[in-house]
Amino acid sequence: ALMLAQKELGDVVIVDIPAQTNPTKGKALDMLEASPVQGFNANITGTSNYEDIQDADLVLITAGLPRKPGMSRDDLVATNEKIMIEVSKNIKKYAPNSYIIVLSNPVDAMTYVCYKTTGFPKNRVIGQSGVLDTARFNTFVAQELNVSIEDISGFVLGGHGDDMVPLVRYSYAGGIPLEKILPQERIDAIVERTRKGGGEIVNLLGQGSAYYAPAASMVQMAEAILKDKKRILPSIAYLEGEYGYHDLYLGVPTILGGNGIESIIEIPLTPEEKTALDKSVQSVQNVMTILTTAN
Ligand SMILES: NC(=O)c1ccc[n+]([C@@H]2O[C@H](COP(=O)([O-])OP(=O)(O)OC[C@H]3O[C@@H](n4cnc5c(N)ncnc54)[C@H](O)[C@@H]3O)[C@@H](O)[C@H]2O)c1
Ligand SMILES: O=C(O)C[C@H](O)C(=O)O
Repeated sequence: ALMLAQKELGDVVIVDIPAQTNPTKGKALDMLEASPVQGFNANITGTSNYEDIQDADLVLITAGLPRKPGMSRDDLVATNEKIMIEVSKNIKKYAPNSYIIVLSNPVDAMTYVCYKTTGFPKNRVIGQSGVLDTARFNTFVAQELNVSIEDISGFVLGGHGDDMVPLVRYSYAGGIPLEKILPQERIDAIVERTRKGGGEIVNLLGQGSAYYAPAASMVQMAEAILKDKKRILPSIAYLEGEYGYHDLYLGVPTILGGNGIESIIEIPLTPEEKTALDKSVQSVQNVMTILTTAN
């Protein structure tokens, strides 16, 4: 919420459950009181009343339990599906023309639940994983090479789980293919660390999961939509045949603009890359079988 306001992307309403009303109002007021110091013009309010999101342009869904050390994101599915259904129904009621970005885990499945519950068109229901996963990959590459993060451009495809597919062949440092400037075993280590990047933070924090990089990722996607930037960013998108998959939400490269997901970019994959993507899809589909929404 603070990052959205700092960028003046709009007025922000933070909604939480009634038990959290006062802390939510308190956090919102605290953030707002940073505005005179930092000089941003945006209102921030906290509420537990969904009427306050009336006709919002964009809704970011972060409601739901985070995992604890030792858990997988998929362990959250039953609890978070119920929360996602409740939240989605309220968005449908109060902000029927909004665009939605889902963060709650397991995010591929939760984006599907939101899509089915709202009945919104697929371009307006989007999930976040790839911006964050790519940011982690880029961070590790920049550290390894001891170069500026600005010159690293990675590429992560697939579900937001330990089987995600960092595509090294499409990753560059200063325009140079990564495979030309890093030994294979260092690349493999970075790929593995990226896949487990969420768990690394969960273990370090001991309680809750990552906040800052996920928030920055949501804000980048929000900005692309609100400013109609037509950015090429990875999004969790509804697939109807793209990459050979049907009726599934999955992380793929997209063009994000004023119309949400304006298109999905299909890139050629080697047989090995396709096998890795199939494995990631299988993990997402395993979680989908638990959903009441999908069955
Ligand atoms: N997709 C990603 O890349 C990514 C990254 C970070 C976190 N996450 C996921 O986002 C979710 C939130 O993480 P967090 O760290 O902010 O957790 P958190 O526990 O700090 O916040 C979750 C909030 O959801 C609220 N909530 C619970 N039930 C609700 C309901 N029925 N309606 C509205 N709000 C409700 C809680 O009161 C709480 O304030 C988790 O599922 C986490 O795994 C995903
Ligand atoms: O790992 C988690 O549980 C939270 C989130 O999905 C992340 O990648 O940081």
